[in-house]
Amino acid sequence: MTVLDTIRGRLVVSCQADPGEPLDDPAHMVALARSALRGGAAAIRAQGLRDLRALRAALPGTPLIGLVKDGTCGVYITPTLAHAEAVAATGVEIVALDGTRRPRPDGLSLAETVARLRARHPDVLVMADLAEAADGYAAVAAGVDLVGTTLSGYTGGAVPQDPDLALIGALAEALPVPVVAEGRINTPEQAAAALRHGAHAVVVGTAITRPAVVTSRFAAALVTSPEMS
Ligand SMILES: CC(=O)N[C@H](C=O)[C@@H](O)[C@H](O)[C@H](O)COP(=O)(O)O
Repeated sequence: MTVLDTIRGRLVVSCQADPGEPLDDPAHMVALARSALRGGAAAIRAQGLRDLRALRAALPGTPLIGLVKDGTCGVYITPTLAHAEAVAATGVEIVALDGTRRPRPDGLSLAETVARLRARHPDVLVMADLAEAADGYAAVAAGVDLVGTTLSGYTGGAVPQDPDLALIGALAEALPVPVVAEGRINTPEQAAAALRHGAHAVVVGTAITRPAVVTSRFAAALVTSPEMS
């Protein structure tokens, strides 16, 4: 069975911690990933070479989607060919990279990045993290294997609250490659809705693996609760 078959219709759990967060430790990421797999995840998405190496060693049979974040704005998800090659070298099955049409910091096009990555790592699949539908056509033309809605809502303006189900549907209808739903999928119902909109798989991060954020949502609800007044 191919990796894409393994994740079809399934949940992928993103295990990431920002620098300095209490969970920012590869051992914690491995424990989160093991918990996610126990709960029914089919694959893990993770960030950073240190965490990817730890996850690869601990979970040899689990499909991994790997990326490196460099910064927090602009093109920061696996922004250059060098980042992509370093991610591939950790042994992940899928390298996720920025798949928007914005200029990349190393001056390469997405097509050049994909071609050069494949030349060195012929077995790795390339996932393009997109922000809008037009990115999808360009990413497919550049030769990516799958796309994700990861960057929808994160390229300017206020970040919406809900997942971009419309983009999931539009990409799934238009593109000949699998579309992974990712970004602000915070409930099981939203995950199921993403599949109904045509997603091949659903990535959930924050709602499962960022307890500080999840806690803050509960805490904020109590502060604003009418029962308090
Ligand atoms: C925009 C961006 O940088 N997204 C990152 C991509 O890997 C992660 O910070 C997200 O947690 C991930 O996409 C999962 O999304 P959510 O945490 O909303 O379920």
